[in-house]
Amino acid sequence: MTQTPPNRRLWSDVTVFDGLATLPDPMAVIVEDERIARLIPMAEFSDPLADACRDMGSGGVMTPGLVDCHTHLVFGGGRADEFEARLEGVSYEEIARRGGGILSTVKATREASEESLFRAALPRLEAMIADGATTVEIKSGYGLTVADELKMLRVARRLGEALPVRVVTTLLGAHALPPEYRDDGDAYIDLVCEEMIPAAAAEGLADAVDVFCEKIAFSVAQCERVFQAAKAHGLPVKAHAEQLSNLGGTALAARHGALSADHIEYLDQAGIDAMREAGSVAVILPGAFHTLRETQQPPVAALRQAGVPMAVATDANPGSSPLFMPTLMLNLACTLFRLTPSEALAGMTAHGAAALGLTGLGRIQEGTPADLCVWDIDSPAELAYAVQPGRLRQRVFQGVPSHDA
Ligand SMILES: N=CN[C@@H](CCC(=O)O)C(=O)O
Ligand SMILES: [Zn+2]
Repeated sequence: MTQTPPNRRLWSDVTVFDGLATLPDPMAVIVEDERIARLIPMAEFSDPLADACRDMGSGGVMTPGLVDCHTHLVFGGGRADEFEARLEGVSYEEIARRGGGILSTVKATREASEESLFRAALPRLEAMIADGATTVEIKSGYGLTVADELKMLRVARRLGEALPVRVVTTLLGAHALPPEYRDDGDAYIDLVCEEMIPAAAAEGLADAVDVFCEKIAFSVAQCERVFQAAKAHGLPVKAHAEQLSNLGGTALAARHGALSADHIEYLDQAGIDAMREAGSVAVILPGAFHTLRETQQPPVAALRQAGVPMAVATDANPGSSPLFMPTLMLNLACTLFRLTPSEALAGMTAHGAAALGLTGLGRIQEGTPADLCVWDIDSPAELAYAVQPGRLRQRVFQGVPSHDA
């Protein structure tokens, strides 16, 4: 009897959501090493093919591994007190103006050692993995000194080495104005451009550079300087933009070829047109919208009409979105923003990967990386319909199933 190669695995009779749409027929999926080798409709599948594979089971729904393209998973402390203050009517912006909000997490993150940040972030990332994430972006932005931003990015890299998940890192030095620069935002931007970005680039710690373009953060002109510095160091850019007001940060980001503009509740048609021309991804973050009890909806219908790809992410962070469950975002994207379940799922697979510049990831196609989830459900829409942990039967990262058969 011939020995089945252990690196060739077969899932049969699965309903496949390929990252953009659900395939019409039940499929056989063969993974060889780290890649998807064959996708065959069951009607065309033959026994000899099955005999050459390890049987990984049949039935269920297969999706690409979930891609959470916007998180702030590494942070010190917590902000439950602000949650309570907001329930009593104090706004997110008011808390920020009083020196709380992001800056209260900055204080706790600066005080924390690299080791304690790592230990605190580990269970957050484990929770995301247990919910189907195979790629997670992690931003800095709570350090706001060169040393503390690099410390956060090092923790993010370490998390990716410690757990079976692809971690993509983003330098978000221009997240908030630290207290020591309170009266001189431009001087802080000098630090970001002249020291932080070069240091992160030199150490290979950042895969992209992000900014927060908002009245309570940085102006369009300041963000532009950050983008120019990022470009000079060969790093792609993205932006938190149009979250609380319409400053034009998205159009600026698009002019700089941004991978994505994120939040975008206040985005206007000019911004949408700029994104379409630049090929930027619109990252919608229903967790922050929900937590901050916002009322301004992102322009989903206009983005759809313009053909701008929409990604969906958790924005997991201690303030505006203390929600560490990617599948919950599928539900919220539908209930709050009226995405279809298929759009929401594409937003956390193919389009989430595009928002990170990872072409080919987040798809189930012959030749793409084998990052997969098999769910105990009957149709992909059920993932967005019910918020129900425990449905992930199998998670495959780089061809290796979490519970190898
Ligand atoms: N909008 C700016 N930054 C984060 C919030 C971080 C925080 O409140 O700590 C966000 O994406 O929502
Ligand atoms: Zn964010």
